[in-house]
Amino acid sequence: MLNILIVGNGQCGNRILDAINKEAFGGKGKLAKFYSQQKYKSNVETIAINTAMNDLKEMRFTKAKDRIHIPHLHGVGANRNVGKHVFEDNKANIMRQVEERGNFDIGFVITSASGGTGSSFTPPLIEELKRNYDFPIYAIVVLPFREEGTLYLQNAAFCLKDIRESGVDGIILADNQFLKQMGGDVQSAYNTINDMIAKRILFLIDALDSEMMMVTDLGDFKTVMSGGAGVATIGFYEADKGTPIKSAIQKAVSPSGLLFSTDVYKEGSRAMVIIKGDKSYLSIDEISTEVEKLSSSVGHVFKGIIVRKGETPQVLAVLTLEVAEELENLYSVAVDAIHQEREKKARVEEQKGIDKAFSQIEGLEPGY
Ligand SMILES: Nc1nc2c(ncn2[C@@H]2O[C@H](COP(=O)(O)OP(=O)(O)OP(=O)(O)O)[C@@H](O)[C@H]2O)c(=O)[nH]1
Repeated sequence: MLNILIVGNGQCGNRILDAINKEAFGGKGKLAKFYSQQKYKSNVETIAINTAMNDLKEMRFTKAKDRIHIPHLHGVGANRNVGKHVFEDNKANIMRQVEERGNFDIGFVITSASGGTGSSFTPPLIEELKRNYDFPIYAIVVLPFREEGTLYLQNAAFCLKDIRESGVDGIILADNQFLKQMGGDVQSAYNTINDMIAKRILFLIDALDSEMMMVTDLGDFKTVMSGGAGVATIGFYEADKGTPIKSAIQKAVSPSGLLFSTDVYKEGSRAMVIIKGDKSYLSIDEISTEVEKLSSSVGHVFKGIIVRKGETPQVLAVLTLEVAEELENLYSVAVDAIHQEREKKARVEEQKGIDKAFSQIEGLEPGY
């Protein structure tokens, strides 16, 4: 049995963590957490961290003892410098909460790259965890919608760089902009995206802790994640009875299955493909042919098969990337955003326009 730590930082991290807990409790109603057993086979500890009390209160499936409030106004207002200071001041408390939960075999830290709290807490938290423990830690990072503004874009660029330098064992990307294709208003898009991420993480946890017909384990996952340029994404597809298993594998690594925009055949570096379902759907020949096709362009592909009586087939693909064109695009937009912010600041400094307006009445009194 694996001991797994999942931390959700900031609003986005909290919500995805809550979606994971919802899924783990079988998606039952609000009070399910008090009555039902988690579906995890593993020992999973979840911790939600936030400076905004309201975000923590909003969580419906995460126990109160697992929600840590770090008092600082109502958030850090997308300011990563403030966030870093707040983390530093509260580091001992946060690390104590992790320590109290015991030993772990693997950890995940979930955050948006672009807000204030999650994006500034995550890099030093991972750094601290790596300093104190020797289990691998993976960051699950949500990229912003590109139209969310200059501050979010520059945060995303610096946050990802900081996470990469934190000693993290790998970064799993999910991109709001890419997943926007799911449609709907922002709130329902968030819910859909969060559920997609939750489903993939739970599948992964289940797979790492399962008896498999063909084995992939934590060691293989570590090897996959250490490949490429340190960034990865996850694909998933749930097939119906009539779908041939090879099409299910193809769909899992296609844009409709992935969390981040990439052509895995061009950009992939290593992969792990896990197929779960009733034996009657799992043609080993078909699976092997499709996996070989993938490995001929990706390099090494680990495959795992989990037989689950009566279940329709599901496919999970973890893919590390050698290059990521979409990430390069994000950084070039972010660089523009950084320049725009800098120029704006310089203009304000230079003109002191508003101050000039006020200075005109200096020394004067109102006359009535
Ligand atoms: N996928 C997804 N993205 C979200 C969600 N909530 C917020 N975001 C994204 O997260 C980014 C903003 O970060 P938040 O997580 O809200 O910020 P925070 O870490 O709480 O930081 P502050 O509020 O600035 O203290 C934006 O890019 C949002 O689009 C969510 O529930 N799901």
